[in-house]
Formats: sequence, structure tokens, C-alpha cells
Amino acid sequence: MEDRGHKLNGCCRDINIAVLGAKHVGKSAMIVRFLTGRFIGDYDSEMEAVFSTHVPIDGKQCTVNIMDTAGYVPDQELKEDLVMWADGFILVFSLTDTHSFQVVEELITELRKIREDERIPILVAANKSDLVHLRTVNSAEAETSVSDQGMFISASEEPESVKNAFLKLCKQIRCVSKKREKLSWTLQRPAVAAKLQIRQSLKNLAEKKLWRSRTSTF
Ligand SMILES: Nc1nc2c(ncn2[C@@H]2O[C@H](COP(=O)(O)OP(=O)(O)OP(=O)(O)O)[C@@H](O)[C@H]2O)c(=O)[nH]1
Repeated sequence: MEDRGHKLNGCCRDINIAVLGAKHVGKSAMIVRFLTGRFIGDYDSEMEAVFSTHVPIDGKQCTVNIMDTAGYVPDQELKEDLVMWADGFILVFSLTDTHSFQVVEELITELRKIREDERIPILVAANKSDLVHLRTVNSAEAETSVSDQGMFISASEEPESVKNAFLKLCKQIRCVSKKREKLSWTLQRPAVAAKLQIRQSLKNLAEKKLWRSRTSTF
């Protein structure tokens, strides 16, 4: 069974993550770091591609599909199918590039606009923290400014911390999708559907009455 590009792998649904950010901030490098646990300089960063891996969540092996995207430029329209495909996002910026952090802020606004009814999990990753002498963004300030939007990591440090952040994001995604499934299952139950219908009819009736009482005074 598939929906919105998700495959059911045994009883664990695939998790789709899109990695977005400005050009050359290290999106591909970060994905490689997660998949291999190492920093590798020699890889094809131009290619837009989906990588798959398996992670253990709640005692089950889940397939995680990670989409590496082309560098985002301000005012660019986000591909809606990409935004709808993903269950969660990793937004990468470079601590050596102030503009790339502004891009992350813009991306958060755009993503929240497109997926306005959902609290989609977001991980903001500050990259290139090893280039201390070239740093133009204060990591603590950046973390504070996005703290109400999702998780934050300093991605160039311990490979383990990148891996843990990915896992945390995957767990958060699983938790959100479990809640969504439970809600849609509850809403489909006949007793709940009937109750909601009665509530809506009463609301319509009250609105009609209110409208009549207002118009009859003129
Ligand atoms: N010093 C340092 N260099 C990095 C780090 N991460 C990536 N780089 C370098 O930054 C450059 C850009 O990295 P990419 O992974 O290609 O960046 P990208 O965001 O995927 O690039 P585009 O796909 O072209 O937008 C490469 O030369 C990387 O080797 C890091 O943590 N530290």
C-alpha cells in the first residue's frame, strides 16, 4: 500500500526527509556524514537525489528516504510536490554565511505556509562550525531565533551528534504521523462522525438564528 509516496515496510511506514538550504552550505556533505558517519569531500553535490537508509525506531527497522535538494535562492517558489512528499525537513545553513541563515528563516515561513495545518518536524543544522575564523553567524543567537520552530544542531561536530539529531527527527516524525493516523481513525468511527455532524448542524442553526435576529432589527 502507498500514499503520498510512502511505502509500508512491514508495519513501519517509510519516513521521508527533505534537506533544504542555500547553495554550498554543505547539504550533501551533511547527508554523507549521516549515512557514513564520516566527512567525505569527494561526492557529487550537484545531483538532486534520494538516499535510503534504515534506522531503528521503537524496536523496528524503518526505511528513511533522504532527499538532497538543489541550493535554494530567495523568492524561489518551493516545489509543492517536494514539500508534500516530506514528513520532515532538515534546513542547513553555514555559520560562515549570514545570508544562508536568512534563507533558513525564509524557508521556515514558506514551509509553514504550504503545510499550514500541520506541525511538521524541522531540524535546523548549523554547518561549517570548524571554520571558526570565517564565522559570521553567532550559533547561540541563531539557535534562539529558531527555537520555537524545531530542533537545532551544530552539524560539523561529532558525527554521532548528527546521527542522533537525525534519529531524533525520525522519532518525532513517527510520533506526529502516529497521532495523525489515530485522529483520522477516530474521525472515521461512525459514532464520532455522527456527533461531529450534529455539532455542525447545531452551529449552523445558531448562526442562522443570530443572522435573522440581526437583520430583523433593521
Ligand atoms: N570546512 C567545512 N567544509 C564543509 C563542511 N561541509 C561542507 N563543506 C564544504 O562545502 C562545500 C559545499 O558542500 P556541499 O555539500 O556540496 O554543499 P551543498 O549545500 O550540497 O551544495 P549545493 O548542492 O551546490 O547547493 C564543499 O566544498 C564541502 O567540502 C564543513 O562542515 N566544514
